[in-house]
Amino acid sequence: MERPKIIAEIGCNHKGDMEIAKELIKVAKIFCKADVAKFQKRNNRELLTEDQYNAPHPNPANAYGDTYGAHREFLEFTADQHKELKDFCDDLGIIYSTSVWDLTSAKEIAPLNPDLIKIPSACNNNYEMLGWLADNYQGEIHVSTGMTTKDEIEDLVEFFVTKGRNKDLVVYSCTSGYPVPFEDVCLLEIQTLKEKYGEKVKAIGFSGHHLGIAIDVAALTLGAEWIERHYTLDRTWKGTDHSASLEPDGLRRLVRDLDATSKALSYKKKEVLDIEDVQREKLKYRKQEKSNN
Ligand SMILES: C=C(OP(=O)(O)O)C(=O)O
Repeated sequence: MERPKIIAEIGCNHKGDMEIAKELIKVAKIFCKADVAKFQKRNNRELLTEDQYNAPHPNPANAYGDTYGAHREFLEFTADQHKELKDFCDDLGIIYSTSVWDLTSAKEIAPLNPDLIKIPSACNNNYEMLGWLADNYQGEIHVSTGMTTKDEIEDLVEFFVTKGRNKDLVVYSCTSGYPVPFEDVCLLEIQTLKEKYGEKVKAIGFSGHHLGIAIDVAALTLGAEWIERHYTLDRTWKGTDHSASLEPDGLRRLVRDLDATSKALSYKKKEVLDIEDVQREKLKYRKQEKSNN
């Protein structure tokens, strides 16, 4: 089977620095062989209430600003910077994408014509933004379903059916937590999404926030065609997402293991494969002929 597409979720792990962002893209493509380098785009004045914007950052050890708003602004790239990152990805031959967290961000990113735009779990109920994207953006829309009820997922898929855009929709199974303990990953939800919506939408994906790379292989066998994992250059860097991210060697091994598993997930094309012929000749039990002499 075809290997799932692997999204290196850079998110805000660039620490607000374009050079680090480009290094992350380069390593994701050249060393890890990921398919997509993904960012996040927010308009913080639109997304946050005045009180949230001005509140002291709840996690001072990881703060890039005194208030939550200042912290978020520090980590934000402008639309022009996203265009520069997309051009950089295009030149390297890796797909650029970003999640959009509000309508303004959607309107800024859609004109860059990325192959896909992601809707984070936190915003999959922003129907004004979803409607605008469905009507104005022609690429694939990938929607994550962490912290979302089954009824809300049903409404979401039906919304895209109504818009005639369900065949451009990829729905991700996700548990929103950083990191997510294994018992809360609930991988079988991939199968549930596949059974319920597999025929209606373009594909089912998995957005993982767990540690390690063991269970992504299981996600593949359950039918995930897109796998997204947080990724950083150094898990000890300042910021909330780094410690729940893969470093380059982890992402490289993830791609390698998903590649190997995808190749292995098939039936035998012949009852005895060519590779087995020599062994069959050499090792297969043969009843000894008894000589009469
Ligand atoms: C937070 C995001 O996604 P998820 O909900 O899949 O974690 C995102 O893509 O920005």
